[in-house]
Amino acid sequence: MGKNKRNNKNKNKQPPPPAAGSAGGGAAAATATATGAAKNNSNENRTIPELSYRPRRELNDLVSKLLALVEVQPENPNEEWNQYIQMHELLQRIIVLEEPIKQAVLPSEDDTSAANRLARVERFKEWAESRGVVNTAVEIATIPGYELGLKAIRDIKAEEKVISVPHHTIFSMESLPETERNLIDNFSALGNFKLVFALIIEKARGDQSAWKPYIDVLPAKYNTVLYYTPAQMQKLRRTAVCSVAVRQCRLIARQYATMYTCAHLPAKATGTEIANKGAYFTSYGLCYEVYRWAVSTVMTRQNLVPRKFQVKGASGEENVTDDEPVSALIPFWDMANHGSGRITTFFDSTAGEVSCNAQAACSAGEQFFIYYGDRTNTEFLVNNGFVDPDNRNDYVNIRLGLSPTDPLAEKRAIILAALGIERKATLRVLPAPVYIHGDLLAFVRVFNMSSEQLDHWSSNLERARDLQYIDCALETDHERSTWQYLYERLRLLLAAFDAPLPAIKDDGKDSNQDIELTIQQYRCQEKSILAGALQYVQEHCKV
Ligand SMILES: C[S@@+](CC[C@H](N)C(=O)[O-])C[C@H]1O[C@@H](n2cnc3c(N)ncnc32)[C@H](O)[C@@H]1O
Repeated sequence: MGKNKRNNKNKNKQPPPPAAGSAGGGAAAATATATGAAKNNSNENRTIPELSYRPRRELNDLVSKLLALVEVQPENPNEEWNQYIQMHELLQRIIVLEEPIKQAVLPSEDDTSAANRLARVERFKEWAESRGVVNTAVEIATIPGYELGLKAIRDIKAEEKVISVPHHTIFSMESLPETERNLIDNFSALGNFKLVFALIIEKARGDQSAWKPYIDVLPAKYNTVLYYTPAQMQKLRRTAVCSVAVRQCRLIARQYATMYTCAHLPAKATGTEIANKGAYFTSYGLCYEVYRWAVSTVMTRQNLVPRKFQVKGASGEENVTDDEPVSALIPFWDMANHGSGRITTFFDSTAGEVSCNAQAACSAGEQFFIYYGDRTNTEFLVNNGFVDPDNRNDYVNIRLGLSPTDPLAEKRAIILAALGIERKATLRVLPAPVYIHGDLLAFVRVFNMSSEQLDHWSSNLERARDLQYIDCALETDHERSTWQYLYERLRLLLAAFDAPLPAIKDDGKDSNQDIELTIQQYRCQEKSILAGALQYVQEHCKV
């Protein structure tokens, strides 16, 4: 979940959201049979069904099309959108064909609805306590709008230690037996994806998994963008989050298609990891549904902890810690929802546990929140599946670029480079009181310079920093064209919000309702930031 951002060796820190890392293939060929018979995987306890010839052939065809599609880098938002729609259609057909495999690994949605998850909490609590989780102040409960969460069972004081989870009860790839760990370690994937693979292996182990009581209380479905329908995504079109969300969907589809290719179409795979990825895919019942579930579990719940922690002997010898952080799931603690505040969870290397203190006093019966870290609402929506309406760290990214046909582009690029700004840059529109980030102001000022003005500013690049400040002395015409440009740009961005969304019925908290609400909240926050900035810019246009 990336709830912690501090870069302190004894503190958890926020990991980057899952990113590319396992695309590519391998030299050796994985074998895939298509006999229609069920095959016992290496977990012995679970049987991953093998698809018969026809559905397998159809799947091979669909996944080949999917891979060819998502390997194309779209050149503009329209292309990106069309690719997303085609990708979604292919994935829907793939999901249907893979249903028997999915059923063997992932229970149906109903099975892990909030009520059913809650029914498993007693077993989970016993399991957690037996593994050293300490909690005397909160209980897991269903909370409208949050699914499950933590509620105070007594008054809690600010700063009081509320939950501790020992290192051995934290799930990471280090929790797997050596052979499986090695299988994953050989992937050129980022740490959070290694955790995804570890979770799939453990999930496929079913009843034999030592982590089953924990895995059983995880949601079966998430509100991450991987679960959005095109109609839902459509409501985000032309907002700043749309492209980020669509890129995330494309990345995950590409990783899935790459692994599928290694397993079932090895002749088409390239790279150095074909055998491992292929074996992994066929042995642990990987299919798109299972992959997006595991990715979403990790995206919404992960944190970083030291890779190893061990107390040597009982006679008080030194603790052994390995500070190299590893992506991990922290049972029980990860039932806490996000509320504004500050990070109060850290890894206590003396006790060898994740320790969570109350960020504020909390009365009995109230929800106990933790702070997930400084993120924008775009990041919350894409990585965590919700939006924080009270987010103090929110801003809206806008993309600006120098035109390759601009004869002065090179001169402009030199000044921008002196400011550390790329030719194609993602720049911030901020809420009050700043509104326009210094880099955005500087970019637009450079963008609006004449040839003479560019020569003037290039002659003393050390002074270029002044362009980031609102009171930088510039010629009146130049200043006017800068603010006018910003005004037009913001007006255009706000036009995306003109068409009102149909009101949503608040008749319960099913997953779609949550997604619809998140979309509305996101739009509302982005619009409010842009509208505030527009008003501010308008004032400057008058000057
Ligand atoms: C670490 S889990 C917390 C427990 C989770 N509610 C559950 O039922 O398992 C993070 C997820 O909880 C939900 N969540 C957390 N904080 C939230 C908030 N402030 N508003 C809405 N949903 C939130 C989101 O679905 C998020 O992906």
